[in-house]
Amino acid sequence: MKVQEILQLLNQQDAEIEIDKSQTISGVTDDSREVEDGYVFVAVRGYQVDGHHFIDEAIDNGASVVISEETVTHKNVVCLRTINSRRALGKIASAFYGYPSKDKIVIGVTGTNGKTTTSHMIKHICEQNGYSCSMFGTIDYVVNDNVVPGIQTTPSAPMLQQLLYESDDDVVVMEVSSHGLDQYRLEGVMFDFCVFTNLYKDHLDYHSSMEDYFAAKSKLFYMLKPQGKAVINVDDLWGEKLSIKLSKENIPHWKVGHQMENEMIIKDIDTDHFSGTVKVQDEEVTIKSPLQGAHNVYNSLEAYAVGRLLGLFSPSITEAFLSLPGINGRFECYELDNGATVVIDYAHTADSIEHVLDTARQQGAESLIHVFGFRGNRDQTKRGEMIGASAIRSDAYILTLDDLNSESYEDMVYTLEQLQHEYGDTQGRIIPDRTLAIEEAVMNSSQGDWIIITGKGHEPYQQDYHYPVSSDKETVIYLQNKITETKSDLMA
Ligand SMILES: CC(=O)N[C@H]1[C@@H](OP(=O)(O)OP(=O)(O)OC[C@H]2O[C@@H](n3ccc(=O)[nH]c3=O)[C@H](O)[C@@H]2O)O[C@H](CO)[C@@H](O)[C@@H]1O[C@H](C)C(=O)N[C@@H](C)C(=O)N[C@H](CCC(=O)O)C(=O)O
Ligand SMILES: Nc1ncnc2c1ncn2[C@@H]1O[C@H](COP(=O)(O)OP(=O)(O)OP(=O)(O)O)[C@@H](O)[C@H]1O
Repeated sequence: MKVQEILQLLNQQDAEIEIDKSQTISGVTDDSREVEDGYVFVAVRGYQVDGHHFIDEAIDNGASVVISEETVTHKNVVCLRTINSRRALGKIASAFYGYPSKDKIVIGVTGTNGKTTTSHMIKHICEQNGYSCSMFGTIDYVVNDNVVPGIQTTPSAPMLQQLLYESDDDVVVMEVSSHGLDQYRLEGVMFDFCVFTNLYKDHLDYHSSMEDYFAAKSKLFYMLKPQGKAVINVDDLWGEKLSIKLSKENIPHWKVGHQMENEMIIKDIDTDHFSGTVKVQDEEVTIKSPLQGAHNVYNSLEAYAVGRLLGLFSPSITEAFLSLPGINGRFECYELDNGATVVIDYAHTADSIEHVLDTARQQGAESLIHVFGFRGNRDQTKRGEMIGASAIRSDAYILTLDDLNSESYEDMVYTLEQLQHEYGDTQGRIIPDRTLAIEEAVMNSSQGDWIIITGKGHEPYQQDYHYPVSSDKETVIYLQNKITETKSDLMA
């Protein structure tokens, strides 16, 4: 990529610069610490710090072009001003890597809940039907069968474009977060198919209202390729709104839901067998969800719809579901020796807690014990409703710690006490240490009980707890072994 192209991208062809416009750019970043010789550095005004403060450092590290929202002049460096640095970063990154999304089948999945699950299902359907598939999401990024570590659901624009460029796979499926859309991390990505799962109260620490959150999510559906198509769950109120909006603008989409005018009409959801019967193009098909829960039936139906839009044969999609391995931290079940069942799940909104507890009840739970907490420094508006959802559906719940992030232990314990006082009831109590809270639930369980541990799912713990373990899964295994050892000591 040449400097000349950057001028064109930013509509600054006429900019008077003394530097050779034909010089080659060697990389693009918004982080001064990553800059090397010949890089473009884009100064972004952040939520923590202002990237404009690092322009000198970027130049010292070798930047030959600086893009900023302020006027900057520097000898020997091309300095260009833009009104939106984050957007410029996305544009330049996609051009730098040669617009890699245009030559692949790219599928984006957005919504509050179900992105990871639906993406895994789509990947599996593709692979079972002979397509190789990359996937970028909350659990990890998989490219050419290699796992690439990542910290965000939707990576930064330069990383996303680099991953797309490096992918030799036929299909790329990616989870698309509202933060990613709002921050232009997806600028320049062109999608073949986009999926909308649902919208619930979440991330209102970042978005000013549900309307604002919805507007950010909606942006994805304007990034379809000319022949592209969306799949929308119109049984969700916000999904219905989105469909109306897209219809007005002639953006093609398949509506999935119970209404007769939908392209995929849901005839029946069988909550006992976790299957959905739908009518598509005059054909009736029953799709069995590989994961428990009515919510996972919805995820399966949307993944099925994508399979159909990809042109796959219906039986080969339904068959693919049968071999889907579980998804880390999504309704992951363990049987304890005492006959109780433990479920580890990533639910962290009120609605997903409802889904998970309802599913356990439908599966025959005689007594439900729910263990959960709240992320420090994240959306506080959903916490009361999460306790309410648990109090209504569980027989007992234990409030405990989730990641503190930068909140202090004392502040979070105080918050738990206040929330329990305001929204809780007598079946709830507080055990701050997460491993001791799980132990309490396990030790008091017996045959027919279900212990539901939510919030962390696949993620490792951020802080140390009483027992030397680093995830909910490890805690459950540790406690099970401890019980077994105690029993054998008693028998010896
Ligand atoms: C709240 C939020 O979204 N923050 C994002 C934002 O960070 P920020 O604005 O706070 O960045 P900052 O630290 O102030 O730095 C500003 C600029 O200065 C630059 N800088 C900084 C220091 C330095 O020495 N040199 C330098 O150049 C930084 O590279 C940056 O460009 O811009 C950064 C660069 O693009 C993102 O990495 C960062 O995502 C953080 C890490 C994050 O995790 N955000 C979460 C909320 C998020 O995005 N989550 C969604 C999933 C949500 C869900 O559905 O659950 C996701 O897609 O992961
Ligand atoms: N379609 C759905 N509707 C409601 N809840 C769901 C749905 N699918 C999954 N869930 C719940 O949400 C949790 C997270 O699911 P998943 O990881 O698939 O969603 P996500 O959108 O990727 O979440 P995140 O953005 O937090 O990574 C699950 O563990 C489950 O409790």
